[in-house]
Amino acid sequence: MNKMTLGINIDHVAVLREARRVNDPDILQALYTACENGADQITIHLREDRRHIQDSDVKNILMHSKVPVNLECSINKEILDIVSTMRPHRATLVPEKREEVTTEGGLDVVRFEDEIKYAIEQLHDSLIPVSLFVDPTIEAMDRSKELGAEMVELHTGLYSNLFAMLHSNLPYSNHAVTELDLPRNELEVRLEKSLNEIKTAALHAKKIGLEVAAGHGLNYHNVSEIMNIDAITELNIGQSIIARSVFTGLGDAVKEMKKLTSR
Ligand SMILES: CC(=O)[C@@H](O)[C@H](O)COP(=O)(O)O
Ligand SMILES: NCC(=O)COP(=O)(O)O
Repeated sequence: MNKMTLGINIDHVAVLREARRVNDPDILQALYTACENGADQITIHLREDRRHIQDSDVKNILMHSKVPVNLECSINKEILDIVSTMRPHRATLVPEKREEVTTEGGLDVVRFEDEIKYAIEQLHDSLIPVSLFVDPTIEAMDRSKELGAEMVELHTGLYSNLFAMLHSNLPYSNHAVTELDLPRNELEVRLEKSLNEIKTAALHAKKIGLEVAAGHGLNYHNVSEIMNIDAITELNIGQSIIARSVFTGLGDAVKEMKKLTSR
């Protein structure tokens, strides 16, 4: 099996800090703890509305991180200018909607073809390799390659939601995914289909020369099926690790995920 790189997304630490508009919890403490306990990479998302990570966080994290930093950003011109100046180890282009709670769906590589192409060129001019956060479809893999990306990150949000609606108490909570309020046998069929789509897209992406990451909504329960896909060699995981850290501390939460994602 190929080696797996574990990217720890520490945005969610900044969510907590920004909720209170204070300087606590300290994002650099999160960086050091994640690195000391198994992070192979740090992932952060400089959102247009700066709801969690701020420009100064990006600078500080780049300056102090002992592992590569994967900076997620939209294709907005102002953001791309900032990212180009910051020179992260990699930029991952993601779709962004102001009103969304979290990233919904992958980049539309057909509709925004020109904008994405310019964004990739601008980042390449600053010597920044580019990954595209896309839905797991053959078309998205082919278009990403044609547009000049080095890598894709497969959006695992649908897989994660289906898994949670089947195997956790999510359907009984206030945050049940209403469009997935379906009979269990239907959820099972959809979960298998979703996993197969991820497998097929990953294999195809690898075949055409793209590196393949996956992420969004991955947790301690649903990650093992994704680990079985050899073509996927990087995972970016945040929310579930920071959530667990409330009870176990961040160090143990990272260690436990590292154990589940080592190969
Ligand atoms: C693209 C993506 O999946 C991430 O950016 C991640 O989920 C954390 O960011 P948000 O919490 O801002 O969506
Ligand atoms: N790109 C996905 C990511 O960075 C982490 O997503 P999540 O685990 O916070 O849902």
